[in-house]
Amino acid sequence: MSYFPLLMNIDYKKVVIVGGGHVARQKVEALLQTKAVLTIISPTVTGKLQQYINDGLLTWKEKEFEPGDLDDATLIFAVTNDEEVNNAVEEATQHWQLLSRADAKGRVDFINPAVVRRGEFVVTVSTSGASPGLTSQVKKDLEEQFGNHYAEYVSFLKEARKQILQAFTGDTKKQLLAELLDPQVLQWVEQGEKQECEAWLQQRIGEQL
Ligand SMILES: C[C@@]1(CC(=O)O)C2=NC(=C\c3[nH]c(c(CCC(=O)O)c3CC(=O)O)Cc3[nH]c(c(CC(=O)O)c3CCC(=O)O)/C=C3\N/C(=C\2)[C@@H](CCC(=O)O)[C@]3(C)CC(=O)O)/[C@H]1CCC(=O)O
Ligand SMILES: NC(=O)c1ccc[n+]([C@@H]2O[C@H](COP(=O)([O-])OP(=O)(O)OC[C@H]3O[C@@H](n4cnc5c(N)ncnc54)[C@H](O)[C@@H]3O)[C@@H](O)[C@H]2O)c1
Repeated sequence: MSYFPLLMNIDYKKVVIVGGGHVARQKVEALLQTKAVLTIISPTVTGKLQQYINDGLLTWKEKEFEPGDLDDATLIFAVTNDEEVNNAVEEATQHWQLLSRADAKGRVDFINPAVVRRGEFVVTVSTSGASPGLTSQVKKDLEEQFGNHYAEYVSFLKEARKQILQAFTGDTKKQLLAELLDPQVLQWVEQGEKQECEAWLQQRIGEQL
């Protein structure tokens, strides 16, 4: 299967998760990084999910799945341990709604990649469903390769890029944007020397003005 990868804005959209086990917890933790409005449909939930519910982060309907539970949902996760229930969720899903089945059976509108998040820096991995175990392993490598300092690094790049776009056009703009990716900048961030980055940026901008 050749999937189309994308990063979706699902803020304020309704997302329904059918099932409250470990896989539901995994999906919820990924979804909690957004401002989507989450509802779990399940007779039981794990301890961690119960905590999120107590903290008011999502709504729990403590019941077995019924088709009406999907009303107005943009994304639907069928993550129960019962294939018949997942089939019923699939049957109740309208053509305009997007369905993910944790058992990878039947209709598959999307699958979930592993995600490494460092602020606005996001790396995703998938094997298109071939080997979730490999996906998980590669994610661990990426977590090491892209440490927490990438959040600050990308935040600096964003601000610097904004300044460059405001002040320059054409070749100068292109040249400065390319220079911004000098590995020295990343090294300064990693070493906690953010002021060096700022000074370097202001000097480079000053030289071109
Ligand atoms: C990435 C991640 C994100 C997430 O869960 O959101 C994710 N699976 C993760 C881990 C993982 N899942 C499984 C293992 C055990 C090892 C193994 O089986 O290989 C491990 C490893 C572990 O836990 O370390 C078992 C498993 N997974 C699926 C099935 C059904 C089937 O294949 O038939 C079964 C068998 C169930 C059974 O035994 O019956 C199906 C899917 N799992 C996917 C995603 C989608 C394709 C991803 C891709 O393209 O690679 C897809 C198709 C659907 C979907 O769920 O979207 C998450 C890593 C999170 C992280 O590390 O942060
Ligand atoms: N995608 C993945 O990463 C991945 C990994 C492991 C397993 N799986 C698949 O996901 C399924 C779920 O795994 P799990 O570990 O979360 O299982 P689990 O047993 O921990 O949880 C299953 C949940 O489904 C709920 N449920 C059962 N019947 C229901 C109904 N009628 N209506 C609503 N909820 C109902 C249960 O109450 C429970 O909360 C597995 O059976 C497997 O097919 C996927």
